[in-house]
Amino acid sequence: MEVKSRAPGKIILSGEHAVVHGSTAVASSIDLYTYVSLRFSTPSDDQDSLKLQLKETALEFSWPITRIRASFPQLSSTPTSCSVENAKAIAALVQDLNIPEANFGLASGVSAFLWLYSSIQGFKPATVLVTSELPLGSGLGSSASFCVALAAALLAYTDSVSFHVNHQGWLSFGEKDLELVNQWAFEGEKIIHGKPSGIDNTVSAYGNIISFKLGSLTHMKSSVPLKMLITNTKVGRNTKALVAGVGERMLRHPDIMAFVFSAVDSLSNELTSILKSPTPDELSVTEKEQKIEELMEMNEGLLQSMGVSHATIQTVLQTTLKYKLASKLTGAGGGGCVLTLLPTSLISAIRHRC
Ligand SMILES: Nc1ncnc2c1ncn2[C@@H]1O[C@H](COP(=O)(O)OP(=O)(O)O)[C@@H](O)[C@H]1O
Ligand SMILES: C[C@@](O)(CCOP(=O)(O)O)CC(=O)O
Ligand SMILES: [Mg+2]
Repeated sequence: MEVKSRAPGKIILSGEHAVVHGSTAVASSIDLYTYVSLRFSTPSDDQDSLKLQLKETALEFSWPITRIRASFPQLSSTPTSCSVENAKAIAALVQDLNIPEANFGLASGVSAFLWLYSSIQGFKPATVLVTSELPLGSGLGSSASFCVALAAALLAYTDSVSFHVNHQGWLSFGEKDLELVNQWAFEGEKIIHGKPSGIDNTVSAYGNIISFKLGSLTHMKSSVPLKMLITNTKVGRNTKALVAGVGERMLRHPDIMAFVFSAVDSLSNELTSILKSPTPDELSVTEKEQKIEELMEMNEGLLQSMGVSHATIQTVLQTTLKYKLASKLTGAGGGGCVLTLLPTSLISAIRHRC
């Protein structure tokens, strides 16, 4: 028997990094997914190992089940953070893989996999295939969608969860089970990010647009048809290091950074109310878009003061500004992706010309 799951990536419209320090942030899922296929071995497979296949990099990792069992003498089946001892055991299991240097960033994803698999499924031989439409390490939440899709596939084989068929024909988790998926995914994100806020796994698990603060989410339905251009600077970076860098700046300048985070909180709250308020006519869509553009510019300035911009991000900002378009980095920054709001008037003008 095989189970297949998928979970979307995301864009952060406002509040990245500050959300780690308790500010509100607003995020939306996007139509790019990570897919996980899980197949337990049958006696005829004669396989006594756990295999992880990563399609994009054509890498395959394998561990004898006896080795995994010996590495984790005691595991809890409820969402639990990886202890220092278990982290050491995982590091040893990952070290032996000799991951090629060019793909070394995958080590944290493989570690999260080992933690989620062993905790949720224990010591059963299986093959897990992961495919992703998301660029890894680019600010579009590949780490969270990987953890959510993985947790969903692993939990689907347990007795405690129930499903319904959603409008796209996928089996969908009920609210309580989705919460369990989200909690496990958060534990995976902790291994990859160090100190995640939980916004990425939450928006990936629940979809649509959410506003998020201190671990709790508010679902939103935007009254503005937001169209965002996503530009990938293709400069690789690592969320864990960037989050740690902001934390260090916070320690060096606590008073200043508290003001910065508080400004981001107000900004995200303003964005939330703009997105939520009813839009009666075309003019108010334009007015709302102008306000959102201004908030994006202000958020970008605040992100620069957190030290997470990059020369390539600045180039995208200057390029889009030439066309009077507002942009901001999305996700952890330091490279990665930049969002540019494409106003309705521009989309209509392009459609008219075509
Ligand atoms: N499909 C995947 N397979 C294995 N690891 C993955 C996958 N997607 C994400 N990861 C892990 O997440 C890391 C990227 O996460 P991160 O630095 O948070 O950037 P982002 O979440 O913006 O893509 C990768 O280096 C890898 O360790
Ligand atoms: C920087 C941060 O706010 C978002 C990171 O997103 P990403 O991993 O760059 O897609 C960190 C977090 O909220 O956990
Ligand atoms: Mg991430």
